[in-house]
Amino acid sequence: MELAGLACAQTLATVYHKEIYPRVLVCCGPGNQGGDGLVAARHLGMFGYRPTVYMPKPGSKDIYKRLEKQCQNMDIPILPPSHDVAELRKALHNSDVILDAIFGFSFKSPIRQPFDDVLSLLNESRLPMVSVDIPSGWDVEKGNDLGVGLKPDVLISLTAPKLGVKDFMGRHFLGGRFVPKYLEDKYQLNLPQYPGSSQIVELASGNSPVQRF
Ligand SMILES: NC(=O)C1=CN([C@@H]2O[C@H](COP(=O)(O)OP(=O)(O)OC[C@H]3O[C@@H](n4cnc5c(N)ncnc54)[C@H](O)[C@@H]3O)[C@@H](O)[C@H]2O)[C@@H](O)CC1
Repeated sequence: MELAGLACAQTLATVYHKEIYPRVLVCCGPGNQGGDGLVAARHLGMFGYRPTVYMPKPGSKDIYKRLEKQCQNMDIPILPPSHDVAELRKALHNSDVILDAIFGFSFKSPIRQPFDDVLSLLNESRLPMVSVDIPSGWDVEKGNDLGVGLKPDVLISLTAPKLGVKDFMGRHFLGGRFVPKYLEDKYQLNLPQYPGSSQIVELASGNSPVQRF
């Protein structure tokens, strides 16, 4: 979770510079991906951004509470959990870019409240958006087949791109530089080389789906 969150923060910082996009709305879901978001918020704060965490339905596991506490220790604002999206509306007016860490590969449609309203508002905001692993509301294998999912500009896949994002046309990065060689070989992941000591590698620069690496 720590390295995944760092990769997410690094991706956002690579594309959206803090001088122009200082206010990041980090939207976190109730699962592990929400945990990645909380970690990313902390690293974005370290990088000099002004993150705000929006977590409409916090996860129940103890680890999320600890990650939340680490954000509070850095004075990162966390909006109160609520099914009412009024807070989100206000927050969007005061944000420059969105980090979507709501749902990852465990999302199964149909989408439940309040997340249906949340995804609609995020799309309507037309703010630049970076999604983690798979855009929220997309099926891990079938993609945005129902059309309810987010439409991000940038995607940071974790470990390896999922089948559902094969036609994603925006800028596409890979993160999760923690897979041992024996696992890469066992599952024939055929991962690309990460440059230097970076946590991320760019797979596609936009307007074309990811090439097989
Ligand atoms: N190798 C791994 O397993 C790693 C996974 N990571 C992250 O973890 C993600 C997967 O985490 P999880 O399996 O915890 O699941 P997710 O974070 O994808 O989401 C699961 C949560 O979403 C809720 N949910 C699912 N469908 C819903 C719907 N239709 N309406 C409303 N709520 C819904 C579930 O009740 C559950 O609380 C990955 O996509 C990735 O971002 C990273 O932390 C790094 C390592």
